[in-house]
Amino acid sequence: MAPITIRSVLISESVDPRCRAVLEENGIRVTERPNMKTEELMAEIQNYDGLVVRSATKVTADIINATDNLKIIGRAGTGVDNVDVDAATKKGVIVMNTPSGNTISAAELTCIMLMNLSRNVPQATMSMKQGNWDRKKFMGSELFGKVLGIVGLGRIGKEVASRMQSFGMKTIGYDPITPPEVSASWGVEQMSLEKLWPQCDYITVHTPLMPSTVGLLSDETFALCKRGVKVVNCARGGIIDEAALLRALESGQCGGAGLDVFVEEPPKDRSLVNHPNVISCPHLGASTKEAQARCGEDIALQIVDMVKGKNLIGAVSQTFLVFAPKTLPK
Ligand SMILES: NC(=O)C1=CN([C@@H]2O[C@H](COP(=O)(O)OP(=O)(O)OC[C@H]3O[C@@H](n4cnc5c(N)ncnc54)[C@H](O)[C@@H]3O)[C@@H](O)[C@H]2O)C=CC1
Ligand SMILES: O=C(O)C(=O)COP(=O)(O)O
Repeated sequence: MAPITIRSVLISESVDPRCRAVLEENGIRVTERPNMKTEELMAEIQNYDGLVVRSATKVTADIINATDNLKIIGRAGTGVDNVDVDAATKKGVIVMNTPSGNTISAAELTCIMLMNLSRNVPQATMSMKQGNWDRKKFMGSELFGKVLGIVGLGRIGKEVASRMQSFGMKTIGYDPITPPEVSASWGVEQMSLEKLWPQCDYITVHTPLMPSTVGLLSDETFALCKRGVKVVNCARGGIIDEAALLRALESGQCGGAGLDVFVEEPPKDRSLVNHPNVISCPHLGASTKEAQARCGEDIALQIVDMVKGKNLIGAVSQTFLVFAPKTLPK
């Protein structure tokens, strides 16, 4: 791959200090300016060859087209749905992410959500803090012997499966790309979604956000589920339709939800967050010291490799360039 010149990088969110350190060690000037408004970013971006973001910066076509200087957008994390990859590709701007740096953290948070949904620990904690001792209200159910449906059997889905199998859960799943014999080797039986929905006691989604995954769980699909099914979304807001989820929670068709992500972050409408059977986090899946250290360092090293003209696809394991979200390699 031909080397490209990157003299300056703007970091527009809170990224691990290793990112800045690695870039500066390699002679790249770094500016950190978190919490910029869109108009500020559009003006500021003119002065840089590279931009490093997490999930909060919306790198729209307007921002990409506001400058001819930008050569690279580095996503210190997995999902690139906050970057207009098509606009970047048209403009010849490289988009890269760090797809494995936060896998374990996101998988662990998913498992924590599943466990808390089974035993109501967050609700019981709140009740205790209010001075109560309510043992009856928080009767739970064992995970042992229950069926977990995993929609999206990529990096995170696989790690969730092995962890929940150790609790004695039966893991079934669906993925249009991961071959059934591959997921079977990790103990996940694949089947069509129509077959999967009615079998699950718990469902967790681990797909990217794309047109084909918006509303994977909807009024129609909730109706096919077991009454009282519990659902987790630590992937992206909108994969579980939020209005349909609220209706399912209110009718009892859904018995509980663990939500780390929302269509709008932070969500202005708090109906879901305030529902007694919902436990939630402010997009914390990747918010561990370990994940942030890996993602921050990885994205900086990838940018440096680019400057040195290394062919990233072959030279650095776990690294790839994103040119079109629908063709992400594993
Ligand atoms: N809450 C958080 O902080 C975090 C959230 N994420 C989200 O989790 C998503 C998944 O991450 P990874 O597992 O690392 O990605 P991955 O690319 O390894 O796996 C995604 C899987 O989804 C599958 N898929 C695509 N369309 C599907 C569909 N219609 N139905 C079922 N499966 C489908 C793909 O074939 C792939 O196997 C990311 O795209 C990101 O949005 C990732 C990290 C942290
Ligand atoms: O990596 C991802 O896809 C995430 O959702 C994590 O987002 P963050 O980097 O914590 O803003």
